[in-house]
Amino acid sequence: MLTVTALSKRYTPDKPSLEAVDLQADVGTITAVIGPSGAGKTTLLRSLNQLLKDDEGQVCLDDVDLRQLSKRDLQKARRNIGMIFQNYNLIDALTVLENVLHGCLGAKSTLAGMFAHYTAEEKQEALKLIDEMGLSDFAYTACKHLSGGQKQRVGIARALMQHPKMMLCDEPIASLDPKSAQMVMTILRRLADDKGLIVVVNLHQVDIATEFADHIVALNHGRKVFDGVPADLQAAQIQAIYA
Ligand SMILES: Nc1ncnc2c1ncn2[C@@H]1O[C@H](COP(=O)(O)OP(=O)(O)OP(=O)(O)O)[C@@H](O)[C@H]1O
Repeated sequence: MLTVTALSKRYTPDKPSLEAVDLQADVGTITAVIGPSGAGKTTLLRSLNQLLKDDEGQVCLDDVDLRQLSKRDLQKARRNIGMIFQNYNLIDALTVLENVLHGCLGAKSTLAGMFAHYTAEEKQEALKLIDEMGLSDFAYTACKHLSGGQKQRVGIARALMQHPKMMLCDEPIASLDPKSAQMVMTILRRLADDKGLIVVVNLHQVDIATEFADHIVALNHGRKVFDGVPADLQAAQIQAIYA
């Protein structure tokens, strides 16, 4: 379980970008974070992975407060957290298989990582994940030849190579056409349902959030202004969130 308590972040002293945000996310669920541009969605996601410093509050994954860990222990704990991004963060010149294998670099020694030495088991696992993402025909294709939706599925497979407990997805469908967006969200739903992952996803599309999420958190000016199930999010509240 993910438990966030009183999480706050200021990039500049006079303006909070997150203010005392609480949230809980269970295993096997999708939490969608919505809100207008500048509301603090990316700041929240990056704080969950402790990529931002100088924040306040608690971020507990299975009762371990990530904010209290030493640098070394945080590095280890981060292996439990996969991330996917709006711009995919792939190496375009490398093949799908090579990009997916990069997902296990965090667990390797610096030397093995430098020489990109992967075991037969790791290659087999990467190929299985590529197959699960419907990309077997592209395993040896350079990522630069893929569509946005295909690239995002490579990003998901790469994150799964870490065997994460939680996936943080920062606007993963913002650059995709509606069909690819549905496909990516369906995959995230499957990861929650079948693999029991905690999925936290920043979204601009309220309709997609209500279709796929178990739980919606809305932010505005860094404050939580809604926290509940999709059925409780009424039109008037949506208007207020985006006002
Ligand atoms: N590195 C930074 N330095 C200073 N201020 C920042 C920085 N990053 C974000 N902010 C500010 O923090 C607030 C929240 O930004 P954030 O990117 O988290 O919002 P968001 O909801 O993800 O927006 P969007 O939907 O446009 O991506 C904004 O006012 C933004 O200007």
